[in-house]
Amino acid sequence: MARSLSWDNLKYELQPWIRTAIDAMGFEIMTPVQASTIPMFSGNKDVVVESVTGSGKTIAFTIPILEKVVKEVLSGSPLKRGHFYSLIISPTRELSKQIQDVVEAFLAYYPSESCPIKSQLIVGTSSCSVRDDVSKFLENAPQILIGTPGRVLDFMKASTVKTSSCGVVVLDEADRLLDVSFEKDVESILGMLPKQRRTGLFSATISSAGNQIYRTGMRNPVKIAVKSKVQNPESLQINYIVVKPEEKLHHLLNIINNMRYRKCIVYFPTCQAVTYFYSFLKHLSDISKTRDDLEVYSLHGKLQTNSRIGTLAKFSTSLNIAVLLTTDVAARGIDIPEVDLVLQFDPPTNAEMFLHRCGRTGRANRAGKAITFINCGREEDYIDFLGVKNISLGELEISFRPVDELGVIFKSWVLQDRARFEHGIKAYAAFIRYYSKHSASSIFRLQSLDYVGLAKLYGLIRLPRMPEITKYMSADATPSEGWLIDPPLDLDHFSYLNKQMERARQEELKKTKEISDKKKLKSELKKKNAAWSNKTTSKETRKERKVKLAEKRKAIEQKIAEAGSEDESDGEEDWKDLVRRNKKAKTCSQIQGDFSDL
Ligand SMILES: Nc1ncnc2c1ncn2[C@@H]1O[C@H](COP(=O)(O)OP(=O)(O)OP(=O)(O)O)[C@@H](O)[C@H]1O
Repeated sequence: MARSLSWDNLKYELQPWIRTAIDAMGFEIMTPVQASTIPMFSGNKDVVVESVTGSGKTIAFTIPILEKVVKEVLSGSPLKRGHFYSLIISPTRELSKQIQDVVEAFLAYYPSESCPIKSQLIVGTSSCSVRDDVSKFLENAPQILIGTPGRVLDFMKASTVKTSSCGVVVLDEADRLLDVSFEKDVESILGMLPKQRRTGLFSATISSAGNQIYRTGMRNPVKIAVKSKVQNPESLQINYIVVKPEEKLHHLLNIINNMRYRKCIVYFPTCQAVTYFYSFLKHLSDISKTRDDLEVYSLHGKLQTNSRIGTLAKFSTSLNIAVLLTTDVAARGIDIPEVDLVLQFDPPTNAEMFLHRCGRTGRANRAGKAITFINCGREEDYIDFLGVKNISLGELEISFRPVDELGVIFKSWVLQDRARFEHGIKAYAAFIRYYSKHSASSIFRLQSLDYVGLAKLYGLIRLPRMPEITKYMSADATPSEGWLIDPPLDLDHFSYLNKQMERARQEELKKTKEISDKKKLKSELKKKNAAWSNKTTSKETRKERKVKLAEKRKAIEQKIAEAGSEDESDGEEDWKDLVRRNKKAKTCSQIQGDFSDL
C-alpha cells in the first residue's frame, strides 16, 4: 500500500463514523486527488480541483462537506427553520441523484440518534413542483442540498428558504456549470449565498473554464491538479475506427454483437438519433438479429426525469450484457463501475466532452476501452487535433464486414411506417445542425459532409430539401429528384401505421387536393417543407440580415474611431480582432448554449 495515500496519513483525523463508512465501502487507500483535496477543503480553503475522470472527486468533496456539516450540527446551535448548511450543484439530474446516493451511503454510518443529518435532491421532475420541494424541505429540515442550477435557483427564490447559513458550496463539473448555458443561474445562486463561505470547483476539464472560475467569488483558491502525461486515465484505452457513414450501423452491430464486454454506452449526437436507432435495434432484437442475451436501453434529455433516473438504475443494476444508447446528457460524471466499453457513433462537439464520454469507462483503475467512429476524409484530422490536446488514440483496423441483410431489413422497417420515414429525416436534419456546431469547425465542415452516405445511414429513401444540401452538393452528385431508391415512392400512398395519424394525414391530403389555386398550393407546400430546417433563404430575410450586418459594422468602426486609433494598420487589426472575437463569442454560445438536441 502506498504509505502516503493511506487514510491514516491525512493531516487530521477523520470522524470515526466517516472512517467506518470508508472501510465498509472497501476503499483501502485514498486516490491522489482525495489525498490532496480533503485536507485543504476540510480546512479553510477554497479549492479548484482538476483530475482525470473516475479518479474519485465525488468523495474528495463529500467527506469535507460531511465534516463541516457535522461540526455545525454538534456546535450546539440548532439549524433554524428554512436554513441549510451546504449545497452541491451539478449539471444533470442523473449526476445530482448519483451524488446524493454517495452522500447517503456515508450517512448510513452516521450515529444519528441525537440529530440526524439529511440530504435533499432539488431537481426538476414532472411529479414534484418547486413548491413541493420547499414543503418537503421545511418538513424534513435537511442540512445538505444537491441539485441542478435552474431548479435550485427557483427553490432558493422561495421566501421561506433561507440561504444565510450555507457555509460550503460545491460546483461539480464546474466548467460545464460556468459555460453560457448555466452561468447566469449559477451566478445568481452564488450571489444569494453568504460571502464568507467555502467554495469548491471540481472537474476533469476545469482548465476549459478559464477565467470564469474567478466569477464564483472564491477567495485565494488553492488549485489542485492531479496530472499525468495524458489527459485520460491510464487504465483507459482509446481507439478510433475510420468508417464510411453508410457502414457505421454495420460496425456498431458487429461491435455490440461480437466484442467482449459487460456494459457498453453508445453516444449518439442527438436525441433524435438515439430514439431512431433505439427503435430499429429493438426491431432487430425482435427478429433476432442481435444477441438474445443483450438488453438495450435508451436515455436522453427529452425524457421525463423519473424515466431517465429509472433507466439509468436499470442499466446499472442489470445482470445481463447491457447497452445504453444515449447523448451527452449522460457524458459527465455518471459512474457505473461495470461499464467497460464506450462507443462514440460520432465525435462530440468539443474535446472536453470527448474526454468525459470516454471517461465513463476505465474508472478507478479498472480497465476500459473507448472506441470512436471517424468518418473517412477530412474528419481523420481530428486524431491529430486531439493529439495536440494530449489525448492519444490508436487506430483499430477492423475490416468492414456487412451484417447479413441489414440494408434490406432497415429499408423494409422504414417503409412499413411513414412515421419512421419522418423520424429518419428529423434525425438526419438534427445531425446536420449538430455538425454545424463543432468547435473544431475547420475539421467538421458542412461542405465536406457525405450527404448521401449519411442519408443511407439514417435509412432515408429520399434526400430532404435542406439549404445545406442545395448549397454544398453539386447537381451531378445529387440523385435524381433526391431519390435514393429505384423506383421512387408515391409519397401520397405512404401511410402511417398509427390509425389516428393516418386519418389526419388523409384529411390533410384531401384538403391540399382541393386547393385549386396553384399559387396557394405552392405556398402551402412550401410551409410544410420549411419544417426540416430552421434556415431560411428567402430574399426578405437575407436583405434584413445585410442591413443588420452593415449597422453592426458601422457601430464597431465608430467604437474604434472613438478609441482614437492613430495608426491605420492598428485600426485594421482592431477591426479584424473585434469581428473575430464577435464571431468566436457567437460560435461559443452556439456550441455550448444550445443543448436542446441532447
Ligand atoms: N479511494 C478510493 N478507492 C477506490 N475506489 C474509489 C475511491 N474513491 C472513489 N472510488 C471509486 O471510484 C469511482 C469513480 O469515482 P468518482 O465518480 O468520484 O470519479 P470522478 O473523479 O468524479 O469522475 P468524473 O470526472 O467522471 O465525474 C467510483 O466508483 C468510486 O466508488
